[in-house]
Amino acid sequence: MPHDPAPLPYLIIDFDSTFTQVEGLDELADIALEGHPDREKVVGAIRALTDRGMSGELNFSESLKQRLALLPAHQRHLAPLVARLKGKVSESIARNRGFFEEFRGRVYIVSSGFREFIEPVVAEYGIASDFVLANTFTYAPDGSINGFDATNILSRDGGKIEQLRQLDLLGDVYVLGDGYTDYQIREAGLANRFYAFTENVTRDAVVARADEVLPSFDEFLYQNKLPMTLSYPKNRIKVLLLENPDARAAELFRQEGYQVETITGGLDEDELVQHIEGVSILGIRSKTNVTPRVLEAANRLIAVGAFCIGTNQIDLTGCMKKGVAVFNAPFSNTRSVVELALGEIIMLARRIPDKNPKMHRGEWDKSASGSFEIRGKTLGIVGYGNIGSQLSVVAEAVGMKVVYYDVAEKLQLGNAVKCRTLEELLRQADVVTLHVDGRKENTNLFGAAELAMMKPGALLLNNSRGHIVDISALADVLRSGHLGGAAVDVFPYEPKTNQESFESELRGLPNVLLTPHIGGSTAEAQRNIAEFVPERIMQYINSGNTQQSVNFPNIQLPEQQAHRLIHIHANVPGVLARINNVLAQHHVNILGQYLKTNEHIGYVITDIDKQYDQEVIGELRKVEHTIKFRVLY
Ligand SMILES: NC(=O)c1ccc[n+]([C@@H]2O[C@H](COP(=O)([O-])OP(=O)(O)OC[C@H]3O[C@@H](n4cnc5c(N)ncnc54)[C@H](O)[C@@H]3O)[C@@H](O)[C@H]2O)c1
Ligand SMILES: O=C(O)[C@H](O)COP(=O)(O)O
Repeated sequence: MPHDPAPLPYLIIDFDSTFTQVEGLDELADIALEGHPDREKVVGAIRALTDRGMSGELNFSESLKQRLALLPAHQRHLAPLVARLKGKVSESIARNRGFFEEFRGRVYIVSSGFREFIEPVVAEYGIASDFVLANTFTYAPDGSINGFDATNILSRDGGKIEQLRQLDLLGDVYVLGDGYTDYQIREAGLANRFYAFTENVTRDAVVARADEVLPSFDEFLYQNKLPMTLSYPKNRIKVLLLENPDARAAELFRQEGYQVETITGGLDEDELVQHIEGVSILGIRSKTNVTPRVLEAANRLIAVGAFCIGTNQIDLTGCMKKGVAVFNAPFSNTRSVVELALGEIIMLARRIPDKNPKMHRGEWDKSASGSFEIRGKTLGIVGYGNIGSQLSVVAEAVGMKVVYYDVAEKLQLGNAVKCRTLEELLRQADVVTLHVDGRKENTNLFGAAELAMMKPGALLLNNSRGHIVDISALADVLRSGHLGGAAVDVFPYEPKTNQESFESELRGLPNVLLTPHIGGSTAEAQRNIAEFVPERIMQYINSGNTQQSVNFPNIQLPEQQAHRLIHIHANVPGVLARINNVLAQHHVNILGQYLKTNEHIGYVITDIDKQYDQEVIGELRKVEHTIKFRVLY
C-alpha cells in the first residue's frame, strides 16, 4: 500500500527472545551438548539463569558469568547456531522483513547476547554490523569458548544504558524487548517509550513497567501507522470459546496469533451480552443461544463458529444482516451419533435400561420377556440427512430393514425404502429414530398423535433436538405401555453446566435410556470439529473464502498477488455498480471479482492492483448499503 514514510523514531530492538524466538546462549548449549548425558540438565540450568537475569531477579553480569561457566561450547558450534537462529526469527518480525529493509539506519540491535551469532542473522534483514551492539566471546587457543570480552560495556550491569548514552541518538527513541534491561533504558530517560515484546515470552515484571505491550511486531507497526504485511494485527482478534470445545480449537486460534478466552459452560443471554463486546470470533456448541440481543451487543463480531452440527440456536438471519458469517461442522460427529443410535437400539431391544440398575442393586432378573433381536426388524428413520442416511447403511449391515421419511428428496441408500408420509413410516416401524434438523417448524413434530400411530411395543430414539418431541406425550405412552421403550439424548431444556441437576418427566420410567446430549461427544468427533471449524473461520478471515458458511453466500476466489476488498452489503440493486464506479474513478485496476447474493445480503470479493490511493478505501466504506467492509493483503 502506498504511504508517506513518516520519520521513524530510532528503534532499539533486543535480540534474544525478541528478534528471535529463543535465547542464543540456550541454543548454543543445546548444540554443544548434543549426545551428552547431561545435556538436559545443563541446558536447563543455563535457561534458568537466563530467565533470572531477564526478569531482573539476578544482576545481569552475574547471570552472564554463571551461564558462560556452564557452557562447554566451541567456535565450530557457531555456524550451526546461526543456521538454527535464522529459522527461529520471531514470526511477526520475519513477515515484516521489508520494513527493516525500508528503514535501514533507524534500527539498532542492542543486545547482551553475542555479536558472533547476532550479526549474520540480522544481516538478512538489512541491519548492518554498525547497527549491532552486542558482546563478543573470548576463545582458548583450541577454539573453545572460555568467556566474554569484559571490556565491552554490554557485559556489565547497566550496560545497555551506557551503550545508549554513548550512541547519543538525536530524536525519539523507542525500545522493544522482553527483558528488564531493555526497560532500564527507558527508566534511565534514554528512550521515549518502552514496548514489552511478548510474542515469545511474557515476564510480568517487565510487562508491568511497559508503556505498551506488543504481542507481535505487527501491533507496533499498526499502532505507529507504519507499513506492514498484514492488513490488521492478528493479536487484535479476540476469540471467545464457550461450552468446552476440544482444546485443539484454542490451540489453533492461538497459533494464528489471536487472543483466546475460554469459558467451560454455556452462557445465558444476559451473560453473553455482557461478554460479547470486543469479541471478533465466538465459538459455541448446541447450548448457547446467539439471539438478536446478543448480536446487538456484539460490536466487533466477524464470525460465529458452531462447534457442532446444529445451528438452530443461532439467529442466522440476524448474523447475516450484521455481516457475521456462521460456520459449523456438518460431518465431524455424524459417525458418533450413528454408533450411539445403533447401540441404543440393541440396548432397548434387550431391555438393558431396566436390567442394569437391578444388577447394581443386587437383583438377578433373568428373563426373555419383552426382549427381541434386531435382525429382520424394521427401522424407521425420520430425517434422511447426513446422520439418518449413514445409520441406514449400518442398520442394514446388521440385518435390519430400513424405511425412511424426509421432507426433501433424498438419495435412497442400499435397500432402504422411502415412505411418502410420516404416518406410513410410523405404522410399520419396530424402531423409530429421529434425525431431523432443529428448524422451528419441527417443534413437537412428535406429539400424542404421532406417538399413537407407532406400533404397540415399538421403540423411539431421539438424538436430534430436544424440542422435536413432546416429552409429556412421550412419558404418557411409556407409562401406558404403548411404547416398549425410548432412548433420549436431547431435551427441550438442558442443564447449562455439569453442576446443574437434570429434571425430566422421563426420569424413572421403564426401559428408558437417558443420556446427557452426548451423541457427538467422542474424542474423535470433538477433535475433528476443533480442527474443522477454526480452519473455516481462519480461511474466511484471511481470504474471505465463505465456503461452507451456513448463512453467507458461498464464494471461493483463488488467491493472487493483489489487495483483496471484502464487501458485505444489503442486497439492493446497484451496490456492485457503485463499488466499481469508485474503483474506476480512481483508475484502480480490478484483477478479479466475484459477487454472490442471497435473500438479504450481497457478498463481493474484488482483487485489485496493490497500488492505489488511500482515498479509495474511505470512499468504498461510504458506499450506501455497506454492512461490513475490510481490506486484505
Ligand atoms: N445428539 C447429538 O449430540 C447430536 C449430534 C449431531 C447432530 N445432532 C442433531 O441431529 C440432527 C440430524 O443431523 P444431520 O447432520 O443428519 O442433519 P441434516 O441436515 O444432514 O439432516 C436432517 C434431515 O432432516 C430432514 N428433515 C427436516 N425436517 C423434517 C421433517 N419434519 N420430517 C422429515 N424430514 C425432515 C431434512 O430434509 C434433512 O434431510 C440435527 O438436528 C442435529 O442437530 C445431534
Ligand atoms: O448439533 C450437534 O452437533 C449436536 O447436538 C452436538 O452438540 P454439542 O456439541 O453441544 O454436544
